[in-house]
Amino acid sequence: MTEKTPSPPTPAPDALAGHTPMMAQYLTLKAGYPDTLLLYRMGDFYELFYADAEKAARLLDITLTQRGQSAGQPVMMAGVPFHALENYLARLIKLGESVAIAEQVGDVGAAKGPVERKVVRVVTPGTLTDTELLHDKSESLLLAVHQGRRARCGLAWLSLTQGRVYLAECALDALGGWLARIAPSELIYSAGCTQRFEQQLQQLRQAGSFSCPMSPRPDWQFDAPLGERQLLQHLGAATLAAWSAQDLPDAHAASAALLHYAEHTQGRQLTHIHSVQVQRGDALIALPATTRRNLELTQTLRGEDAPTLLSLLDSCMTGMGSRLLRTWLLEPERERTSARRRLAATVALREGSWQLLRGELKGVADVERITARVALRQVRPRELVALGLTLHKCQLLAQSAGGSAVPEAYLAQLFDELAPPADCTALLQAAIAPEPAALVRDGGVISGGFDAELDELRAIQDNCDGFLLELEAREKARTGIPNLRVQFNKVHGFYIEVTSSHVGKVPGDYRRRQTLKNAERFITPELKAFEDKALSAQERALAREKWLYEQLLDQLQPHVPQLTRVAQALAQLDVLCCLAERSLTLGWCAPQFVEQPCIEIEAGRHPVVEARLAETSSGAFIANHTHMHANQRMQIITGPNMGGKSTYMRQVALIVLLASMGSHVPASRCRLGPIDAIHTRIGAADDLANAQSTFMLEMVEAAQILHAATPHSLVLMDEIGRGTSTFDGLALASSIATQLHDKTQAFTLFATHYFELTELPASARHAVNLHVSAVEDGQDIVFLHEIQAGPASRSYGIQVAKLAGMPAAVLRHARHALATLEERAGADRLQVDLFAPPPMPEVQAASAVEAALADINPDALSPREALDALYQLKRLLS
Ligand SMILES: Nc1ncnc2c1ncn2[C@@H]1O[C@H](COP(=O)(O)OP(=O)(O)OP(=O)(O)O)[C@@H](O)[C@H]1O
Repeated sequence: MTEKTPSPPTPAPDALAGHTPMMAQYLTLKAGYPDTLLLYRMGDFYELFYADAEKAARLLDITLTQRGQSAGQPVMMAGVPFHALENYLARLIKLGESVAIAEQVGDVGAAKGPVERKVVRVVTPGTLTDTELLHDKSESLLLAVHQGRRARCGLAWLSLTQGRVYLAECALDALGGWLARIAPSELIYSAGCTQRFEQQLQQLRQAGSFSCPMSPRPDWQFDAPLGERQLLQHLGAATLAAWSAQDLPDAHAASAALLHYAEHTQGRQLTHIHSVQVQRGDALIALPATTRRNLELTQTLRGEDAPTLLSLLDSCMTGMGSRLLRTWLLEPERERTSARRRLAATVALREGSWQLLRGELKGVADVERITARVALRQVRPRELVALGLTLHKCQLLAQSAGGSAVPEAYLAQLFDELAPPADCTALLQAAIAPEPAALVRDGGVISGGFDAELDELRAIQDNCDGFLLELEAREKARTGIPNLRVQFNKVHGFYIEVTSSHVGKVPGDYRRRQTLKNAERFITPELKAFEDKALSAQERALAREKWLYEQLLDQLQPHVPQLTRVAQALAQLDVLCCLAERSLTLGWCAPQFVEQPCIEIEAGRHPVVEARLAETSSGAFIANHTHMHANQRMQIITGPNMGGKSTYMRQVALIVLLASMGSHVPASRCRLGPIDAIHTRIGAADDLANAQSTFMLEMVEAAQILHAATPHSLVLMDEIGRGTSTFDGLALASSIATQLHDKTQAFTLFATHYFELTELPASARHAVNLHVSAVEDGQDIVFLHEIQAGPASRSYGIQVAKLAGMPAAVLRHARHALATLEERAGADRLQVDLFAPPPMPEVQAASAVEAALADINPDALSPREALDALYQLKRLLS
């Protein structure tokens, strides 16, 4: 960026006094990265010193040593071999650490004192770009949060490998939801924020809204006008209006810090950021963190990656596709335009070329990440080879346009966007050798025939072998030594080896280079001259390759925006093919979107439970219908434990979510009205870390739902009230159900073991009773998993306990106790109307002080009268 930023801190000169020149250099570099582990290159190792060394030794289980002294103090150090750097980096990043890497940049021996070193890159959890360190199927996001005025927050986030900045502003109390959805890998905030704000962030982290490391950044970096200017520069535009990104000062402030930090870690400008997207809370279907967890969208309740909805859904052929699929799943839009578009494209693919296309997509390179690495000039030769091959494939795909005569509109657009930048493919294929070395510094990266000078330098090296053979033959003849050999090694260079028995025949122009046990090694003036030529050719060829590689990166820079578009088109095609494949393989139907409020599902199934049943051959999944509309908004669901209540409720939510993202759904028919949120209160997980009891958590979550839900929301309430005594629980459950029915009017699925709640539909006209069916077989129970009209007749808890292997004596005791309890309950049954409205709160008579206060009209009082009135109020109070 062209903006001026303060230079990094340098240590006070006296802080370096007495240190060795190398430690002084180290400490100067370290001053710029006080909170980051600094890896300092020394020969074949990266070394850490002092506190960094102690920390790294602990985290990485490497040896902590002490070497020499500097400024009168022993120097603690720990190191990792340079070739194993990526491995150690991955471990540190996983532990949430940030690492700065200082390389030798000066010529060894060129100047007095230590070789010049510079921090060339900073690796932090949110700014990863290395393929080895990134997860293939999820993004690594950096998020900046700015504390705005009037309890507002600005958010800006980006994945460095995507080249797009996201902006949002939200109320402080909505921040937790945003953080949970964005799921950053690293969070930065202003060191100048209030203590309370910082505490709130910490609390949100403890509560599980996010789990990444968070660190303060200097307050001056959160500068709204600077952020706006930087965004304009990236977009090459004069106004942010086209992106609806103007008038968001808090988000602009966050973006200034975000970009500053991201550039700081990469040590260069982020030239590949060409797009901005504003996210508005009310544009997306709200999926609070509890919903994502309870529905096991991307993680199971145990924190595993499978089986989840995403793991079932993701049959993408590329990492780009998997990452986009996750976004589509977690960010469904209320407006159904995108969902409709995706559905139409999926339908077209199902009928056409999805199989062919997926075949083509198999093995395509991660164009998105490679492009970002081109822009950041970190790309490796083999990535460029893969990019070239993929672009060639894209070209062919774009020309074929998916093989259909009249492609569907969205697909047609994607095929257009697949066309790679002109000449880019040819350039890559001409420039890079088909099987290059892993790193440019190893040479052998640029293709032969691409550059005449390089070819010439390589020819000198190639002729080497011929020359050496010829020299060997000549020297054998000249000296009469039959086993004389001309050889090369990296340490001693070229030499002529003569065994000890023939040393006496060595001519006078032979100079001894090395003595071995049974042989001597020599050099001659001719061989020395050849060595100089060969070695310098090798060095020059390497330098030429490095230069050519840099030139190639320069040539690729202008193509970055178009390459990003190609990557996005590939990702979208991959997801659409994946959705087509899944819908066919799993027998899903296309949902229909309607404007009137409703959730109508014929033969709906829970996709993950169904897949698990199929996997374990545990019988077929029983499909169930759901009919909810303006006049039937609440289902009270009763039935035995293990009967399938939770499964049914979750399947409705999953079908609604799948439809909203534009996927087919596990049902035979589905009509869906507008939906603005999916709220869930399911299960009971103690949050001991936050000292919240099961019941407290249950009530907190229920309260949040009552505040947030609207008539367009879907609410799942599973066994609310069971965390406390029966009467308290029943009373709360009935009042929560009444509120949801009468006031909130959300589409509500309410599963309960309180039979008393089945009386609600008698007075609540938008509620119905449903139950999961089961049949008794003697003392056993058989679950039918069918949802049927009406309330359940009983709960079968003891039969389920028997299935669970409860000892027979306990079951006998329980049956006896149950019979007694039921007898007594029948005798004492109180006629309580749980759903009668409560009496109005009593209105208390006003106190004398309040009455006197009410009589005072401050505008009509003189100062003297006001003082008298105050005295009188005091008297009344006493
Ligand atoms: N429709 C269905 N078809 C086939 N199997 C089902 C169906 N629904 C549920 N199951 C099976 O029954 C098990 C229990 O279901 P679920 O947890 O939904 O019961 P529940 O009524 O909510 O029980 P509890 O009241 O104890 O929470 C599931 O794990 C699944 O294996």
